[in-house]
Amino acid sequence: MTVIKMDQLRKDFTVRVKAGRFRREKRTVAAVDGIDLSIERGEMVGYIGPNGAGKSTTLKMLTGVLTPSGGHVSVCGLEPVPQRTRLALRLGVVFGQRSQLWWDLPLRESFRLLKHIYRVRPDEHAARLRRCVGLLDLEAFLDTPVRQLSLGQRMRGELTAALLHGPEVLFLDEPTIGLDVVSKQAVRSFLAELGATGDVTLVLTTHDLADIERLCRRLVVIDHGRVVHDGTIEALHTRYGSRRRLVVDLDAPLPTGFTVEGATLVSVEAEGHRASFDLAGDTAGAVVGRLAALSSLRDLSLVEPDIEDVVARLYAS
Ligand SMILES: Nc1ncnc2c1ncn2[C@@H]1O[C@H](COP(=O)(O)OP(=O)(O)OP(=O)(O)O)[C@@H](O)[C@H]1O
Repeated sequence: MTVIKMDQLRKDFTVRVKAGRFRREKRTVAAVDGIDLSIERGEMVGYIGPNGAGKSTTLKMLTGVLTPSGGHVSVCGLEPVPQRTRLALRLGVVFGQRSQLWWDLPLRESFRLLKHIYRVRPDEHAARLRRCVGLLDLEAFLDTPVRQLSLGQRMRGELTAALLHGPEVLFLDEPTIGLDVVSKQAVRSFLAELGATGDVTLVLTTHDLADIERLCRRLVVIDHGRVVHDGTIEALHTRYGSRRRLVVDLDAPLPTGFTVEGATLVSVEAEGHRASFDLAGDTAGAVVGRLAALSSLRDLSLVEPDIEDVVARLYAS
């Protein structure tokens, strides 16, 4: 079932730019420039792009904060701007830079207020809260005023707040920004668990590509307001010919002229005792087999292609 649908969605902003010493000119910026996208129920989609690509503008149109300049958008079968109130009951939103919690109230009180605002059944609210408190380890600071929470603690509170009314779609904008490694892991595991249920559709915007790698099978990359990639991370690697790298440590220097079909020797270090190969397809076994036959292999490591590299190449192209 399609949960999010965008047809030729666009958003233009009119900005005033300097044109000479005293003159200012109006110019139109196409922040979102004709996006077509369908997202199915239960999908976990990474929505990424360089600064200014149009990610936040898209999320704002999906959540009914901004009116599109053209095209069409529907979320849960509703039009976000005119049906914003109805849609709010079915959406959860976490914007890393903004809070939906009450600053002066203990976390527990914020959650209680949200129960009333969204008119959640007490038993459902209690069950969801129990689950979030357990998975996100919130118990120790439920009675702490939000203003006294660390960023990581607050973010875990934000996630809980976004989920207490049982939304069908969760929009996350930079949910791990500024978090330490432990908090990042906690948030990622929590989201992975949530995604695994298949009930919640998740759209995640982030500059931390490890979030995407951990959570999203589908990656949508936008640039200048347009979709430049829609597919898996593996498809992106294939598109850019990313290779796995095999690094071997040898007892004796690598023999001159050592070749294996499909493996490209990229460096030799430590006086020939360490060699690195870029691999096409499943050639690691062949390289390792040849080196083992020479009784030379001491250690090895296989490095998967780096998502940062491939995305940087996409942004630069
Ligand atoms: N209210 C606005 N008025 C004028 N221009 C705007 C406005 N909001 C966004 N823009 C412009 O629209 C383009 C897209 O901005 P947007 O915030 O959607 O990008 P983004 O992909 O979220 O970037 P970032 O990763 O830096 O948060 C940018 O060129 C930005 O300057």
